[in-house]
Amino acid sequence: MTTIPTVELNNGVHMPQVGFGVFQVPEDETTRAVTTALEAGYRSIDTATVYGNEAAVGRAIADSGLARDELFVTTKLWNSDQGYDETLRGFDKSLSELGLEYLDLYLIHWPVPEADRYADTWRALETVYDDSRVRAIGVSNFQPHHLDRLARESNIVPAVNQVELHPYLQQEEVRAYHAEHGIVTEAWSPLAKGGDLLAEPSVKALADKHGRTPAQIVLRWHLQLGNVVIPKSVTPSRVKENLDLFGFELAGSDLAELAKLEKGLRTGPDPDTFNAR
Ligand SMILES: NC(=O)C1=CN([C@@H]2O[C@H](COP(=O)(O)OP(=O)(O)OC[C@H]3O[C@@H](n4cnc5c(N)ncnc54)[C@H](OP(=O)(O)O)[C@@H]3O)[C@@H](O)[C@H]2O)C=CC1
Ligand SMILES: O=C(O)C(=O)[C@@H](O)[C@H](O)C(=O)CO
Repeated sequence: MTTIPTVELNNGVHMPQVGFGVFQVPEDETTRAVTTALEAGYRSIDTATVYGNEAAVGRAIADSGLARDELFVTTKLWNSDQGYDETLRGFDKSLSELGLEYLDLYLIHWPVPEADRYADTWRALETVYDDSRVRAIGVSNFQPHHLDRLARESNIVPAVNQVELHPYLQQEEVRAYHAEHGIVTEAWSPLAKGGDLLAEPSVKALADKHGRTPAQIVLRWHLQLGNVVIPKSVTPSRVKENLDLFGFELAGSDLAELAKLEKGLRTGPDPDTFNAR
């Protein structure tokens, strides 16, 4: 079985560098997909309240027979549940859906600037952390200016910021902020949703050079940058492929080729204007 490297978070907790994402996996397919991932060797699962599949993730975990401390489970508070009291309730609901006693990582899903409640929401995450109901707390889709505000108004530095990141959107400024403040960068849509990026001539050329697939080249690029990745797939062969990243290394010149793909392309919403609730 593959040994997955971990990154150390700012509170000493270790998080697997490769996890399995379940966005847009329908509830009735999620248990099977997560079971496939756990059998392939994944130990970290990324879900969210808004995905509507926390209970199905929980069933796969319960059925796996794996010890709880072998797993790393992340979920995220949805935008409509922001606010101190609402967050405490949202956290309880997620734990109950997942059928777990504690979470490994709990994230604020989006800053939602219009609501202006993310600082209060963060204080509720600090409360559940202080109560030892979650091993680490973090955010998602926060820009440096959102993180600056948390730093001014709260006590705990987020352990993780989960942001859209792939060779088309390399997030240099966000990654530099994270490096300076000890925040782990977690890349969502690490394959840019598996579309054009995997057909890029330079990605295909590197795949040929290393005898790997385009997806493995992109995921390996992330790992060498120090990112945590959470690729999603409901295709069992791809689930395995996306974890088979440790028998090769990209050269500096390979990384430089991939860096040329930057084009500021978001496949998802812009955190400064996304206010859905
Ligand atoms: N915090 C946030 O706001 C967000 C978080 N996320 C998280 O990030 C995770 C991953 O992001 P996601 O948007 O799903 O996108 P990904 O970049 O992981 O791409 C998933 C797509 O790529 C395809 N794919 C997967 N592996 C391969 C492969 N080896 N070769 C070719 N195609 C492949 C999948 O197809 P198929 O399944 O058919 O195999 C699917 O269509 C999500 O599941 C979620 O957990 C995502 C969006 C926003
Ligand atoms: O997948 C997620 O985690 C998201 O937050 C996104 O799906 C987001 O809600 C979106 O893309 C809405 O259009």
